Amino acid sequence: MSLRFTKMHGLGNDFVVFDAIRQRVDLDPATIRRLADRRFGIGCDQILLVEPPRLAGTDFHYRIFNADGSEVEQCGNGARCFARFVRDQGLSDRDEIPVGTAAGAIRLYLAPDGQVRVDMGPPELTPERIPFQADTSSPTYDLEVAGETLTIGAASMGNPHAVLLVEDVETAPVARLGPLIESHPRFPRRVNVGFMQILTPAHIRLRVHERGAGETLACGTGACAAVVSGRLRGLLDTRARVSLPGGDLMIEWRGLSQTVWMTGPAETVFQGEIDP
Ligand SMILES: N[C@@H](CCC[C@H](N)C(=O)O)C(=O)O
Repeated sequence: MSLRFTKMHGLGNDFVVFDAIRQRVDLDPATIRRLADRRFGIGCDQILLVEPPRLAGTDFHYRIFNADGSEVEQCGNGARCFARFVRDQGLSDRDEIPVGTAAGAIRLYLAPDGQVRVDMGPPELTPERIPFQADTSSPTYDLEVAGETLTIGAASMGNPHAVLLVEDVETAPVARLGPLIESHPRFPRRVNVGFMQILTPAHIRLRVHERGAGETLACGTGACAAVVSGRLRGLLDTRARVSLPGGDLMIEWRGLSQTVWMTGPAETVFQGEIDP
């Protein structure tokens, strides 16, 4: 049985998107890993499924699977691609799209210049809800990793993130520490790991080792978590430009219990058909 798909990306964080409204899509973890494989499959960081709504007040549901086959709660770059996909495929003509995810409902806004602005909701900072093992919520935590004590920020944007401050993202130990922190026992559902360099209070550089995908060219929820962490440490303004290897996102967060806004591009690369 062949399935139609669209290859998309948000700043080089790439996706295979399936319309699961007009075709039946049933993918098991092994199939997801094969489709995501860059040599034996189509190749992507995440697979996105666009489904009929499940939550009241939403127009669609969208599901996210990492390249390792795991289903996850949230994906910021994927959310922007989702909005572009439903518009381009004629599934929605609305400029404001409420959508359900495993992490709850979010709202997407398609701007006339092609950028997508997303209300990602407030960050979750309570340790057990991130989830992260710690007694109380704090802007930073000590984390023992391979004999070193690292200082991390921890937050959930629907999905869990750890954020480290580094002098220079170019030389940051992303490949060495990323996988060790991803599977650290204090993060029971594993974690995405951001390495943040502060250039000015309104501009950071960021590299992200993603849970279940490895280092990607950009991570939307990682950019939101980095700005939240930088602001909780008193280092960033309300609005900051986040320069990732694949390009820039604008992130805005006014403070505790306020929503995090993310603005950035979403691109279609090609469409195809595959027998999974
Ligand atoms: N690339 C995404 C995040 C995708 C999910 C993440 N790897 C996880 O496991 O939580 C983004 O742009 O936010």
